[in-house]
Amino acid sequence: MSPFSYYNRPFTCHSCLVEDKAAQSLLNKMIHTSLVNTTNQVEVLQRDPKSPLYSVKTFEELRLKDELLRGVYDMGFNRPSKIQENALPMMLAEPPQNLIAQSQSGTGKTAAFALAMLSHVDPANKWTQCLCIAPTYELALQTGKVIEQMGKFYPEVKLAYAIRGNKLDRGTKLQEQIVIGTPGTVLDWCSKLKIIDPKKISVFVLDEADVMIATQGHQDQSIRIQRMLPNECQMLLFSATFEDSVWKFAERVVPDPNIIKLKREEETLDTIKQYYVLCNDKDEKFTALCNIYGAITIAQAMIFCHTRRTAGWLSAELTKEGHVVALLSGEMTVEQRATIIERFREGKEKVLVTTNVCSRGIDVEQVSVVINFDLPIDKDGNADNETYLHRIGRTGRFGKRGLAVNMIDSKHSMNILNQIEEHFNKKINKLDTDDLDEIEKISN
Ligand SMILES: Nc1ncnc2c1ncn2[C@@H]1O[C@H](COP(=O)(O)OP(=O)(O)OP(=O)(O)O)[C@@H](O)[C@H]1O
Repeated sequence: MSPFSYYNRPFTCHSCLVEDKAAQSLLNKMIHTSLVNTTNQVEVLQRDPKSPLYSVKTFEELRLKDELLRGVYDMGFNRPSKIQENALPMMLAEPPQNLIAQSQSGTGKTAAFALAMLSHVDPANKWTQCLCIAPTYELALQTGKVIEQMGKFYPEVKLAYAIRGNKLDRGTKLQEQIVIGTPGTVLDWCSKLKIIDPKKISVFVLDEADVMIATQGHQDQSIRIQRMLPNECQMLLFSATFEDSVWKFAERVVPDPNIIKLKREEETLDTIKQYYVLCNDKDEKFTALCNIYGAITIAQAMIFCHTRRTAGWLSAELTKEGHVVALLSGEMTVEQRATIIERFREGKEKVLVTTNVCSRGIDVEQVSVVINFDLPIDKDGNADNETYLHRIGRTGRFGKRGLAVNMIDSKHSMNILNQIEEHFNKKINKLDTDDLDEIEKISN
C-alpha cells in the first residue's frame, strides 16, 4: 500500500483543506529536504535554573555511539541545527530530562528525537524501550523513515510501526526496541493487546503536538498512554506552533519539563514595493499582467487567485502566452502538491499560480514578485491582512527587495486594498500598466 494512500484522496472541500493540519504538516516534511535556517535565537527555560546549560556545536561532543555518528554523517549532517544544539545535550543527559520543544517545520526536531531514541536503546534487550506517537499514519511512516535512515549502521536496533493494518495477536511480545505509531493503535498495543509492556518504556516521544490536538480523541488517547508509563520514563514533546491549547496539553503530558523555543521570524512589508493596478474585469487583469511581464524581467513569480477556477483559467492563458507555468490546485494530492512546490523551488517553473488554500503554510522564500490577481479576503469578505502579509512579506533574512502588485477590478476590491493600507499603515501606489516606462521604473 502506498504510504500516502490516505492523502491520495483528492481534496474536494474547501474547509477540509483549511482544517487539514496533518496534510499541511506532511507537505512541509516532504518539501523540507534540507534544514530551514533561522537567525532567531533559541530560548531555553531550564527546570533547574542552577544546573549548567550545555549546548554543543558538533555531533562528536555528544559522545554518540560510532554506529549513530556514522548514520548522522551519512545523512549529510555536518553540525547540529540551532534547536539540536540545545535539545540534544538535554535529551541525552543522565539522569534523563523531560523536554518540550517548539520550532517551525524543517528546523531539525525529528532528526533530534530520532537520535535521542536510538541512543537510549539497549540493543541486547529484545523488548520495546522507546515509544513515539504521531498524529497520522503517514506522519508516523515519515518519521519512521528518519529513524531507519539514522540507524542504518546500527542494525541490531529494530523498529516497529503501530499503525492501522499492522495486526498482531493479543499477547505477542514485541521484540523491536523502538515503536512508532498513532495514538489509537499504540494504546491498543499497550493495554488491550498487551503487545508492549508500557512499564518498560524509558523514552516517550509525542510528535506534532499541535496537529495531534486538532484530531478528535487523540488528546485523550495520548494522555492515557502517558499515564501507563513509569515515572522515570523520559517524556519529550514537539510542536511546530505553541498556542495556549498546545501548551496546556504539553503540560499534562510532560511533567517538570525543560522548554526550548525557537521563535519564527516575523515577516514585514518594509522592503517590499507595493502597487495596485485598476482594471475592469479579469481579462483586463490578464492584459495588465502580460504588460508587466513584457516590461520587466521577472525571475520567479507567485500569482494568487481567489478560486481554483480562476487559477486554472489564468495558468492556461499564461501557458498560451508562452510562460512556463506551474499550477497548484485544490484537487491535487499532497504528494502531487509537494512535487510541484519542489520543482518551483528548484526554478524549473518560473510562474506559480495558486489559490491561498493550496499554498497555506508553505514558504517559497526566493520569490521576488508576488501578484495578487485577487486580494486575500476572509470568510466575511473583509481584508485578510494576515494572509496578505504572509504572501508578500519577507523575514529579515530574505529582506532583500520585493515587489507586490495587486489587481483591483471592483469597488469592493478597492475597499479591501484600502483596508490593507490602513492596517499596515503603508501607502500602496497606483501603477499604470499601459505605460511601459512607468512599469520599468518599479523594477529599479
Ligand atoms: N543537523 C542537521 N544538518 C543538516 N540537515 C539536517 C540536520 N538536522 C535535520 N536536517 C535535515 O533538515 C530537514 C528538516 O529536519 P527535520 O525533519 O528533523 O525538521 P522538523 O523540525 O522535524 O520538521 P517537521 O516538523 O516538518 O518534520 C530534513 O531534511 C533533515 O534531514
